[in-house]
Amino acid sequence: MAALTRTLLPRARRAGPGPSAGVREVALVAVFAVVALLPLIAGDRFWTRKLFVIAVMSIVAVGLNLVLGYAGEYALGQVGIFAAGAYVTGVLTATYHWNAWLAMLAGVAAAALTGLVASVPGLRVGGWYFALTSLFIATVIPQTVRLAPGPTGGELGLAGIDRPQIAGHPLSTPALYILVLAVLGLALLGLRNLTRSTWGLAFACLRRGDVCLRSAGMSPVRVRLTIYLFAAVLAGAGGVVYPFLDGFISPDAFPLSLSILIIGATIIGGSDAVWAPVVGVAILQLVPELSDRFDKYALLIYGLALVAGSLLLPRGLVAPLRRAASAVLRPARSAEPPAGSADAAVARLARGDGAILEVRGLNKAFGGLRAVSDVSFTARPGQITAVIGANGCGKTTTLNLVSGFYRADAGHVSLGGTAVEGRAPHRIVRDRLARTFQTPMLLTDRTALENVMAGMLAHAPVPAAAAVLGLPSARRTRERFRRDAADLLAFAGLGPLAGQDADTLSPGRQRLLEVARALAGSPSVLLLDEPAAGLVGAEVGELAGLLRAVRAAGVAVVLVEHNMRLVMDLADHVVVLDTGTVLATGTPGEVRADPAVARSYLGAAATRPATRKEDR
Ligand SMILES: Nc1ncnc2c1ncn2[C@@H]1O[C@H](COP(=O)(O)OP(=O)(O)OP(=O)(O)O)[C@@H](O)[C@H]1O
Repeated sequence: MAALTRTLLPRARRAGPGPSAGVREVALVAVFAVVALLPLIAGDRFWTRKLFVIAVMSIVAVGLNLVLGYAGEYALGQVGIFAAGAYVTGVLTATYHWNAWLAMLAGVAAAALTGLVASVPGLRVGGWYFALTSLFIATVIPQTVRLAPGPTGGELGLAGIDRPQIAGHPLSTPALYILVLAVLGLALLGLRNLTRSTWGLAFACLRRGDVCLRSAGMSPVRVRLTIYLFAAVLAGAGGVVYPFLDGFISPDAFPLSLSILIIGATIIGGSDAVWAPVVGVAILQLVPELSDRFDKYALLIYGLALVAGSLLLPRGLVAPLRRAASAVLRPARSAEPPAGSADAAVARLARGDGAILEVRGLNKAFGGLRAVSDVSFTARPGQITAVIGANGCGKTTTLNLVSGFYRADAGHVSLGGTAVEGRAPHRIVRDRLARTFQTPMLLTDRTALENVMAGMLAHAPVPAAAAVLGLPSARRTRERFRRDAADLLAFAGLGPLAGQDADTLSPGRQRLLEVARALAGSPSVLLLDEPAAGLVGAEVGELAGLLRAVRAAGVAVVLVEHNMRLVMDLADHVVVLDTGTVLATGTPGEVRADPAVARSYLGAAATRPATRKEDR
């Protein structure tokens, strides 16, 4: 029983197990179950059919919630995939007389395939371009059935879809309804496990953008294909049971208004919980009961609901409902982040392979502009190599070339003697080269602890299937991430802020957090792009302390920075760039004394004691 409870019961959204949160989830499941079973208990045929349809549409919508709500991907073709599952099952059962259970399996497989084909544009284009191409899938399946009837029955529809049997008896409508409820329950449980596993962090990174995901060491293609596949399987699972309700399907069952309903339900429910779209579907399915003439105005009403929902409730209906519930009831208890040990973090960093970063003859032009020209330098373990120069001299471009975000026109980059130029950025992260960005690449609505955990994704891949099933290996990985992240936060001086959302931290703390996130994969080489930008007073000192500790742990640090006091204070070696070329290299003292450097960049400021004004 305890094991079953552990599997079925939740944790607070971002925390470990909390009894109070667990009790709440059981209460929620109980409410859903009672409402869902009421028509069966009352023997009401109308409401059993109505809730059957709501449950089927909910299965489709919770899949869309994964791609749209959790990962921010506009894969809107769910209804097309749903139709593919329904038609394959219907045709195999009615036209080719397959066993209905086998036909259902084939229907899910066909839906998964349709989903993967439909997702191809999403691997190349994003945003609204993908929204339009994927919405096309929703219309193309029913339209194809109309134009090429063949075994599908065409415009007139396909009848005689016999229900699956158990012990020679076809499933009754109540039994079919219970089957759909079971599928919905399993879908919600699987998605809950998936989004609470380390995959949930990958989805949050994807939502933030490809650069964020890549710098966490994850392949955007892999993450996208995973979510598209899950969403398609769910759309298919809804589709394969749907034709058995009436034993009949026609293209009219999959109108554009159904796509709008599913998208609207997902937006109205919100992505605050995996079950949120069920609420959205229930609302949009029950509204028509208010009027006989609803069908005439369905598209208009769903469209208005969609616009109103996104304007008035940008996070959906469930988020404020949960807040209200927390205000009335006692807020759900969430587990405290584990106490971290800075020493443990240092020990892990010090176990690095001590690889040397060698950059040789890098070149990069943008059209006629030579941004980087023949740049070479070496960054050694346990040293800070500063790259300085005036605005626009090619510092960030150099970091982008080294970390794989830009492809060099010429030149070589090697890590510990292995050439890495030409590799994708997420692969270079796995080669233990991490970086930060001028604008921190944080998951703003996630805690500091979760942000650091996201930096570990590259080095402990959990199979998505293990995450969905909530296998102990997936849970153990997440727990290890939590402990290691807590250690790194303690190392960065952010331990007490572990449970705070990243966007509530001061800019200085956000910079420290970004360094901690970059260290999460225990890199040999750490590239920092203006980590002191926007920091004031003591914050610069805290950053300097952290960078000294990182150096002492044996990491090779490349520091792009305008704060000359910080650079001269910290750097072991300085590379000065001027209009894309290396102007000078040497120790801080040597470059400071170089007249060419003084003329081109440091100017008089570098030859006098630093003033407060330099601490920009
Ligand atoms: N993707 C791009 N497309 C076109 N031009 C670019 C691109 N990235 C950088 N550049 C140009 O390359 C030059 C070098 O830019 P880069 O950002 O590397 O300079 P920087 O030294 O990092 O400047 P800053 O100190 O202001 O960050 C600039 O002229 C910039 O406009």
